[in-house]
Amino acid sequence: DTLPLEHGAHRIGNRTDADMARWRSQRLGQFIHWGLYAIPGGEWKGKTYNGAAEWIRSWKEMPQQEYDNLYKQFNPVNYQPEEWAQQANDMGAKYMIITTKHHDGFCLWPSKYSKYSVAASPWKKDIIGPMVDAYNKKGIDVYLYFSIIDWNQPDWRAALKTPADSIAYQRFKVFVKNQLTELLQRYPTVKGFWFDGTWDDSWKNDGSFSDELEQYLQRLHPGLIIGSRLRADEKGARHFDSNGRLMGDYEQGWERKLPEKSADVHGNDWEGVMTIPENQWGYNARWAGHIKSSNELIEMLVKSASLGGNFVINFGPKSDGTFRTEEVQRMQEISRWMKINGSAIYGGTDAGFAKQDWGYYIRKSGTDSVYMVVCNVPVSGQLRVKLPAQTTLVNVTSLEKNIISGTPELIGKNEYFIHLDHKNQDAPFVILLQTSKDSRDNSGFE
Ligand SMILES: C[C@@H]1N[C@@H](c2cn(-c3ccccc3)nn2)[C@H](O)[C@@H]1O
Repeated sequence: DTLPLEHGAHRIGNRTDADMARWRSQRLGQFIHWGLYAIPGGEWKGKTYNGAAEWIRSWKEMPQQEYDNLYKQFNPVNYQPEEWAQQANDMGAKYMIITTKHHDGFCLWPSKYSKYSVAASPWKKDIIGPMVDAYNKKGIDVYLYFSIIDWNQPDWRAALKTPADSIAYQRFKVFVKNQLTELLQRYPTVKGFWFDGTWDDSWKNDGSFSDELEQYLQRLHPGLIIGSRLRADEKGARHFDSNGRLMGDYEQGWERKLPEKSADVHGNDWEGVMTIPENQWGYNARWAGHIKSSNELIEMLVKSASLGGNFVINFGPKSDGTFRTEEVQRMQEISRWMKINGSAIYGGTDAGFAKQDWGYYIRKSGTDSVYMVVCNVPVSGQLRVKLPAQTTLVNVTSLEKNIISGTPELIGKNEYFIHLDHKNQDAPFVILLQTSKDSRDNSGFE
């Protein structure tokens, strides 16, 4: 039996409206973390910060006043939002998430409610507006990342310990609501918010405010898409309310990690966000540790689509507004792959087929078309395909030439081998299965 919750999930099951269907079909997104943290880029006075570059303000070697004064140096002379949008469009991203304000509180738009913005910097101009326009012009939807944590706001509190804290935090919540209203008024074409920094007690213990805020934003901008990270219920539960029901429009907890299997996502819409290095969102001059290859990122994108979720790759532009070589390389390599194989990704979802070692199945939503994305070619050269009962294999083709040899071999009840051409592949490749549901339990290939 369920607890009577006033500020828990207000909807059971996924949204069925057109805005959510659009988000669900897009599958590949671009995250951009850009702000003052790109100026130090993970280093300060000859010392290297080992944490995430956008957290350098919290490093003991970084005098906070010196970090806060970095706004006096924000002047991205090479910022070309049209070029950013072009390369994102080439990569095949259908939506983009931009940090309007990260935890440091620096606003990339000239906010009426905070002096700590681009308006006070040498750049002076709005960064967000031209970016939204450039991306929308390429047909790419824009979502606004907004951090509730705001280290620059004197009224922000991680926890409310005294009555004075509560009075200050009350003012802070008004400030948050004002800034979000301002962002929607300035950028009415945005499709949603991507909230972050909602794990502190001050926020977690105020479920009613987060609930009212979400409903306020939805009234202001019907159709807005907001993930599960904004809300807490009245018992402090986050993402899933105290009855285990997902709050918000999709599960937003998959940060630098992905679900393994269908059971991990419970049929909910979800999104995974991923850094190319191990844990750097903002620009870091020295990328240490493992840097994901394009094939690794492609496999994560494919895995996400096969599990009915979106995959967002993060980029951290430099303080001058350009992208580092490794990031440009990955956008170009992913672009080449998506131009050939994007049809397997866009509109893709969980096929409901038994997982095989060679890779992932992706169903074109609402159809009998099931894509096989092969990431691990078996030494046998035979791809095992086990169809669900009452499913017939009607046709098998590959998206590129010379992948399959001969016709599929029936090896058992609803089970086939698809034989591969012994051509060595250097990237995942795609085979399209046309299936049909039928009462007879036999196959199209005798
Ligand atoms: C999307 C990513 N979320 C921000 C983040 C993550 N975390 C964090 C905090 C505690 C544990 C694990 C992760 N803190 N801030 C990162 O700075 C980036 O913006």
